[in-house]
Amino acid sequence: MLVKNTTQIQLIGVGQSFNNNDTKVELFSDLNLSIVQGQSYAITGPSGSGKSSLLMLMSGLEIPAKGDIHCVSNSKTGPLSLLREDIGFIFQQFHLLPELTALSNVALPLKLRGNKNAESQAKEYLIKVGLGHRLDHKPQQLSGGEQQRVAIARALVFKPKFIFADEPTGNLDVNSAKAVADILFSCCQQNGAGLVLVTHSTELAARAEHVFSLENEACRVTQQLQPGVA
Ligand SMILES: Nc1ncnc2c1ncn2[C@@H]1O[C@H](COP(=O)(O)OP(=O)(O)OP(=O)(O)O)[C@@H](O)[C@H]1O
Repeated sequence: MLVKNTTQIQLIGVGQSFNNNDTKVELFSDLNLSIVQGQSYAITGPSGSGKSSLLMLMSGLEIPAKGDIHCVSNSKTGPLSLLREDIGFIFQQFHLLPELTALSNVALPLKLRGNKNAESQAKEYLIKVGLGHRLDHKPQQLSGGEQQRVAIARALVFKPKFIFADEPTGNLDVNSAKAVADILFSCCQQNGAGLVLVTHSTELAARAEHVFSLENEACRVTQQLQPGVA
């Protein structure tokens, strides 16, 4: 169900290709997709099929070779750049700042937005991801799963409308991957954020409400019958 005033990202006739050493690599040529705030999406497909490239396009980090990507909010259509402040990212390698504590890493996006309560809100999010006892630890003092939970808190703390995650559990053992996925899906659900994740894991993809499967230079869109959101 589409909730009133939700924002959408729409891709219309989108194609992406690269010229690498005189060889044209065509990833996809005519994608028509919508990403709706509050819903969850997995991008799957074989290695090299263009999953990360599609994520980059949807989040506005790259521009398509062909087609149009825009956002629709309050029935008004505008450029994707309008969402720049409303997008959070999570990467396989965490990308935390090594010199900063967990608390300072999570507070940073709030401070950059001029928020006077940055540290107390960051603390609240670290407690939410189960790291209230690790506020003063630096990334290298935390396990991979703990670092990814810090990255989730950092991505969600400023309440973005969309979260884009590239292989968010790809570096983690089975138990940590499940714990991180539980937290990621439940935090996005609580915040009403749209979640788009790239994954090779069929278990993780099965938890999303919709799957974009990049196979044979096409994109098959599947709506899962029973959303497995934790
Ligand atoms: N910035 C770029 N410049 C040139 N070529 C690129 C660029 N980004 C991606 N490619 C090409 O697109 C192909 C697909 O890359 P992409 O990372 O999107 O695939 P993927 O499905 O995410 O792969 P994997 O599962 O192995 O991470 C690559 O093989 C590469 O040839």
